[in-house]
Amino acid sequence: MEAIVLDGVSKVHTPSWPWQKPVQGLDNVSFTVNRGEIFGFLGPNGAGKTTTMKILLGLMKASRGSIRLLGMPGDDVMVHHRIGYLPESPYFYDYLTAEEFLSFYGRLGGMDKGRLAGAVPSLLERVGLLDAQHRQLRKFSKGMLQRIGLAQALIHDPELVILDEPMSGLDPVGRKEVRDIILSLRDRGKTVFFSTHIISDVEMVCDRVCILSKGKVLALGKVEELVNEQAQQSVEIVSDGIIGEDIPLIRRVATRILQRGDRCLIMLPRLEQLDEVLTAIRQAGGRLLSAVPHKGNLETLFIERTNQGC
Ligand SMILES: Nc1ncnc2c1ncn2[C@@H]1O[C@H](COP(=O)(O)OP(=O)(O)OP(=O)(O)O)[C@@H](O)[C@H]1O
Repeated sequence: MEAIVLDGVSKVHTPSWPWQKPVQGLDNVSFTVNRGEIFGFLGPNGAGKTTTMKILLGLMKASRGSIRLLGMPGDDVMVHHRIGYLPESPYFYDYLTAEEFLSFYGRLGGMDKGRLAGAVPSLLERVGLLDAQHRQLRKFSKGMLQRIGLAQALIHDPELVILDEPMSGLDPVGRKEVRDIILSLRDRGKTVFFSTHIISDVEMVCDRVCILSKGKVLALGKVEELVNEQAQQSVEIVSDGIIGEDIPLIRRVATRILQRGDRCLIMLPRLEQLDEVLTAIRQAGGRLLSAVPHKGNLETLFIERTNQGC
């Protein structure tokens, strides 16, 4: 069953002043997130990630389209008790201790004292903050704040966790800790939907990914499938005896030409272009040294798709 269904969601931000133009924040966005999966929501700055999350959480209204969360209509208030949310820039009550902060959010989520007494220390331990439970948040480092923010989203044991840029501003150790927490949530059967522009984090933890740019879905699917699809397309050729830039066909189709003496490396975005390029190389008196299908990665796909979406 699906944890999130977005169907044809569009958002036009209406301007505050009559002389300002409306901004199309989202344009016909549709995707589903299955229960129990980690779903990465990837996009450059201004792609519409936060807008989507706000619409999911009922903090902003869509101009068009519909959403369902955990099998219920998105505007059903009851479903929000089953969701945890970490905003991009969470507000922290500086003078509360970690324990007080979590208890406060737990009470907001409808938890009683008995449940809180068990949940707060065990969650602090899970996010590695048990030693700091009596410390005020104003004395926390950026990484510790991110972890307490994550704990706040998890205190009421939600089925679906929505995290806006959970790794932002963290060092590699902090990012790994957050990734481990996300993985442990999946082990406990939870669904995690998180936005990021850190591609390696998506590659490491996500089951599926949606790439968004300028409010539109550019790619959607399993990370390996998207990468393999791309890997079948591109090919790296090394040839000698030619100046790549002098051959019009190569100039036209190659995404990269590197020349060292008379040796030339040519990157083709599509395998189907290989035959005609090899013919052109031979006709110019060149010799093929190697032709290797390029192993794709999410970063290349991301850059390619977001450039095409411009
Ligand atoms: N309230 C608003 N009024 C007008 N425009 C808005 C509003 N909120 C967002 N936008 C615009 O909508 C687009 C998407 O913004 P959004 O914050 O959702 O992007 P994002 O993918 O979360 O970006 P980032 O990674 O920088 O946080 C941007 O062009 C932004 O300027």
